[in-house]
Amino acid sequence: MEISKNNETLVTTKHDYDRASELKAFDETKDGVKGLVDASVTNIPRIFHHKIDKDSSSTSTNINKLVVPSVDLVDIQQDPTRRKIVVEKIREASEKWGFFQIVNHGIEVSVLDEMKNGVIRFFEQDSEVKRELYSREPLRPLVYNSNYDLYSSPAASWRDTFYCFMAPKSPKPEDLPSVCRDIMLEYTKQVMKLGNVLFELLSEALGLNPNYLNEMRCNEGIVMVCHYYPSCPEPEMTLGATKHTDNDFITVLLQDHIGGLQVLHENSWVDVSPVPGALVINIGDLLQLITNDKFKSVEHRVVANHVGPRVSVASFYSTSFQPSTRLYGPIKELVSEDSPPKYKETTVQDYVEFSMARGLDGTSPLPYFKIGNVV
Ligand SMILES: O=C(O)CCC(=O)C(=O)O
Ligand SMILES: [Fe+2]
Repeated sequence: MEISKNNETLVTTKHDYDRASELKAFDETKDGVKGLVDASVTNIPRIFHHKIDKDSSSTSTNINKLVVPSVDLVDIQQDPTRRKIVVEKIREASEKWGFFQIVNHGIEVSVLDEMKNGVIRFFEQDSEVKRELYSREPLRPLVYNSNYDLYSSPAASWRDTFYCFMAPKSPKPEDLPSVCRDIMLEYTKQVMKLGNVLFELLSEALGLNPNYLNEMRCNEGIVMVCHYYPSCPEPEMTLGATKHTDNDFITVLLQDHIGGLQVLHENSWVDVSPVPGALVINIGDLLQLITNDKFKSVEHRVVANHVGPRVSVASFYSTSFQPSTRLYGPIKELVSEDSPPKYKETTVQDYVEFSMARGLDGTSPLPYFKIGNVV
């Protein structure tokens, strides 16, 4: 039996098998989901069985063929008229979708390709080498495992992950995986440059001085989270990632051509379809908090696939692992008598630790930070 916290109510999930032992046995292989696929399983173990919400599990519910907004960043530094158009598009997307894709963002396709290849090299290297790195200690410079919330989530997801803290403190090169070290450093450099531009545009979209969010140091920290979603023999029984919101300021996501990422929009799941050369940007909980709900951190998930592996690289703008006493609350320019602050101030670390302790149970921790709520 397992107890998971879902909003204010405790939901009890009963299993007619010894789930704890099966989770432990899977974890102890240190081979992740990829290990199961390498062993040619044809039925997925029951620890991966999800109760999938049938009403919203399929994109076929998206009958209007809604498309996640796409923003072309070409010429925004030279052409003020174009910049204005782009800022307006970003404002609308951040308010209504919490997601948008960007093209002409300045990172070359060869760098994006090499980053994805680097992730594939990591996961497809010798399992002995990977086993050495497998751990559940969240503050190691490199953490590799399957399902960070394996023991607390209602069902395991069909993916393996590694992550590294790339900024503000540069990692020691020897702490990064040798098979993708160089590209991780190069890609981070470029994502950080892009991050400065994005936070300028987001500041402008909020009607603030372009430097506002960068001066608040939203751009300072990056956790690079690299996911590997192996091909799944029974994709309809599980998910690649359960419904969640991101606990950061923004996420810059590089996905490959396979697809599977979906965003919840007006009660239906909408595919974030892969666009060659594009990056997906999504608003995280902390940006929703400091914008006093003007920008939305929206739930998303990844469906499992049978044509993978699929890889993605999520660069989380967060300083969660560099303890700082800096407090983040609703931006004073965005609150007024008519629109009073909705959230308490929090450090990034407190927010993220609270969120991680809850796991990906599908509900956002943001309501717990509302004024009047006791955390
Ligand atoms: O792999 C993806 O497309 C999404 C990953 C994601 O949502 C996350 O890392 O928070
Ligand atoms: Fe996410």
